Amino acid sequence: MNEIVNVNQVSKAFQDKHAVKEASFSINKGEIVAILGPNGAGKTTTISMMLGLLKPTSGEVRLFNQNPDDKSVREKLGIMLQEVSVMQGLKVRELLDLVRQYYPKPLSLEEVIALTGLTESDLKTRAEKLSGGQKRRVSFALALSGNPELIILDEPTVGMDISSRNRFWKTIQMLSKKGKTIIFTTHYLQEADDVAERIILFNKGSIIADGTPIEIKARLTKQFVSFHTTSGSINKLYGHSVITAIFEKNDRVYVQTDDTDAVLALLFSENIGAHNIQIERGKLEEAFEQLTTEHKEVI
Ligand SMILES: Nc1ncnc2c1ncn2[C@@H]1O[C@H](COP(=O)(O)OP(=O)(O)OP(=O)(O)O)[C@@H](O)[C@H]1O
Repeated sequence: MNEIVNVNQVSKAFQDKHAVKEASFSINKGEIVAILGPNGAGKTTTISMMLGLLKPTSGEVRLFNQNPDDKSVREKLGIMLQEVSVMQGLKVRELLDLVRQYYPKPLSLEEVIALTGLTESDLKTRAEKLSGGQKRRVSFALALSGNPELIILDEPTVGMDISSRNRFWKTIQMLSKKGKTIIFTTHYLQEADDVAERIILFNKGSIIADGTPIEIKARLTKQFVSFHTTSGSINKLYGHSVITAIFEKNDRVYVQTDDTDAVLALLFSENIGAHNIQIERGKLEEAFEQLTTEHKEVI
């Protein structure tokens, strides 16, 4: 079965406030999907409904074509939520052993350690005594303990230092290559841009964009092909409909376009003598700002 998540016309209202409005998407096996949006956009509410922690006011969520509460779904699910609560009094190793017992085919402790970078000294420490960043690592270890097919992470890297963060994302990419499906939220847009194959962007409870980071950036930010030229024959570029502007800056020629492939083809077919060619796209931040503040364009 390829479809792991199906969110169909899901809404959630708290009293008269709509936190999520008719959200629909499906996610296939092996995808890495970032759910993004400003504070209060509805990300955590959507994830809580996906996990069966909140009931939708209307619409339906299916995981592995089952109800999210189903025991067979729980066994395939690894979750890391924003608030890390660890059981008081247990050492990390005891906590991991306890959680691994709940699952039919858990990872070995060695595998969990290798994936998360927990140290021998972490394992001997009482979980409540760990720092915020270490707690998140334990929380990640707990999420992976049952060898889940679907991993859902709500702001997983908050409080992690740079090396923990890098290690975390390497593990995520490796798990995805093994066919695990990963869904995460983050406010660090660069992480989403670097790691996610797909971004679902929420604003005010609605999905306002759903696509690859490149697609989202390409539609909302300016793209340029820039190059050096010694031949001075850039006149040949004027009048092509694929080019929206041409200007020079710091000895480079900048060609603005919606289709960088077509401009590259033109550079060669028109024999411009371009070298040192670069393609420049806007940042995800730019697209995010445009979508969430102006909310003009819906992809
Ligand atoms: N239990 C609740 N009762 C009432 N309103 C709620 C409840 N949970 C969330 N909301 C409201 O629903 C909206 C969406 O909240 P949600 O936590 O899903 O946003 P978010 O995108 O996860 O935000 P953040 O980035 O700040 O975590 C917010 O306006 C929030 O105040």
